Amino acid sequence: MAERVVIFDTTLRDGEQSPGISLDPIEKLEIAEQLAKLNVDYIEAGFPVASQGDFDAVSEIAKQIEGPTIAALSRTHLADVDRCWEALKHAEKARIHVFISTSPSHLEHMLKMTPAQIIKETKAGVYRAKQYTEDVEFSPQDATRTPYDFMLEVLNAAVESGATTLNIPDTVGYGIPWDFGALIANIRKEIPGDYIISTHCHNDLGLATANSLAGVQNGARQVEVCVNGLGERAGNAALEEVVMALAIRSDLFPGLTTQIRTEELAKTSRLVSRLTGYPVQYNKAVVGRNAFAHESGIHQHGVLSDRSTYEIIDAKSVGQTGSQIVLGKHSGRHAFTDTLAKMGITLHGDAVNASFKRFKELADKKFEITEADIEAIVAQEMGVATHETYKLLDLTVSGGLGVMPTAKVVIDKDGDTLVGAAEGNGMIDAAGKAISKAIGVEAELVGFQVSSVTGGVDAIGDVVVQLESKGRKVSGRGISTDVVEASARAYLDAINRLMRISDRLSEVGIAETP
Ligand SMILES: CC(=O)SCCNC(=O)CCNC(=O)[C@H](O)C(C)(C)COP(=O)(O)OP(=O)(O)OC[C@H]1O[C@@H](n2cnc3c(N)ncnc32)[C@H](O)[C@@H]1OP(=O)(O)O
Ligand SMILES: CC(C)C(=O)C(=O)O
Ligand SMILES: [Mg+2]
Repeated sequence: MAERVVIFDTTLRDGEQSPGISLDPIEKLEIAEQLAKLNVDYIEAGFPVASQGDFDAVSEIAKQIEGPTIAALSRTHLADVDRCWEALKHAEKARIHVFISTSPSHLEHMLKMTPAQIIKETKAGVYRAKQYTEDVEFSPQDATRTPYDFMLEVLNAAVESGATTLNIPDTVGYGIPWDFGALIANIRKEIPGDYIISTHCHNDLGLATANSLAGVQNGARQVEVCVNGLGERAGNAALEEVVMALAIRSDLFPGLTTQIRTEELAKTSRLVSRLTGYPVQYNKAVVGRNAFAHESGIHQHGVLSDRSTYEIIDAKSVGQTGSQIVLGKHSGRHAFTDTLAKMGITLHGDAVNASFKRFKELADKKFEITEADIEAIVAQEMGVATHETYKLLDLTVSGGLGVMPTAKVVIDKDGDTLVGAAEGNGMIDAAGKAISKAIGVEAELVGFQVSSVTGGVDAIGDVVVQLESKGRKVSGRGISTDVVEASARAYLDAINRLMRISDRLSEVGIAETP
């Protein structure tokens, strides 16, 4: 039968110690309800002696949450332990978590206690807790900087006084996986008794998850973790990372399992982020918005064929929506045409290449290309690619306060290059006049409308113009992140239409009105 790795969630205690986070009892209760849905084994709900609000939060959670055991933190002071129990006493299952520092630095600079006093405090605090509940956890704070023999002495004292879980905190994130793993294995070997070993790893060197896993590999059967890796300074081991590493690399943890409902991970992460005000970094493992997003063409090609080429976790198994193909400057034709197909657009022949070319040009200027952008590009290219007489090769404009706006355009007509330059009443007007000059068409701008296709500072501008020439009105559309360029494209699009109409009229033998 599989052996359980107990998930002890301390988001509401150590996680809340992150600078700037202060959850009220209602918010803590909401997170605790979600942690119960996630099916954690323990919820460390707070530090009751810290404030009346934290006492109330622990007390409410103890009264209302069913499923997980409710734990709370206490110094070794007997008054702290009593207060801790007062908050926990209504819980279906309750644990008191007693801690005291053991490292020379903490003894000398903070507690100003001798090692003998630490042993005495440990015994007193754990013993007092044991009077209230069978389930007592003890932590020697700053364990990884504590002399080994002294730590064993303190841990022995804790077990003899009734501790059933020995938590080994890497309080300042000093541990390195193989070293921390060896520490856990040695404690297991040296301390007799009926207890389980736990890890509590901080992330000061970015090793909290790795150290927790090394602990499990060496005999720890509880891991203390926080949702989104919250916690003091650089945070604690992230719940979602440890749980998924144990699941995905079960080959390295044979016979071990957690009871976490992983499909609840993303939702839990979002709730914690919303209530704490701490954003989840985009590239956060498992729950980040980019955890299953692919932007580069080679990866997109792979994932579109089979997601296992670039994903080790099924996004749905952690409550994320699925693999995402994000179009951008690194994307290739596979992803581009796949996106078009999903949008119900089928392009043939030159239109594919022309659209892809425009897409790449845009992607060079824009961070991310959305479906709305694609729609705009394709709408233009479907017309232009098949019927374009004149193509815009280059556009230069200048203007400013007190400066006459000018524009110069270079246009291709069936391999010939046409150039035109003009002044205008604004840069858009100058660009239109330069196009008219280059082509030799007399057309008056009678309508102009600009709108934004997409949002953000790099939004695409969608320009529609109406031109009148020889009594005929035609409209044209242009799209670009630059509104002057979009206007020039719209102007040229309208002129191309004029040409098509005129060609069609002469094809059918109808003379144009002068
Ligand atoms: C690594 C960790 O995460 S440990 C948990 C850290 N979390 C917190 O500190 C959050 C909640 N804390 C608080 O609200 C406050 O610090 C309180 C209520 C606990 C104590 O407040 P104060 O009485 O004003 O003391 P203060 O915080 O300034 O100093 C800590 C005191 O606790 C003592 N102390 C610290 N740890 C322990 C311990 N495990 N057992 C016994 N005493 C301890 C210190 O020696 C110091 O005592 P002193 O006041 O006699 O000098
Ligand atoms: C209270 C203890 C377990 C702690 O948070 C730490 O040492 O980091
Ligand atoms: Mg901690």
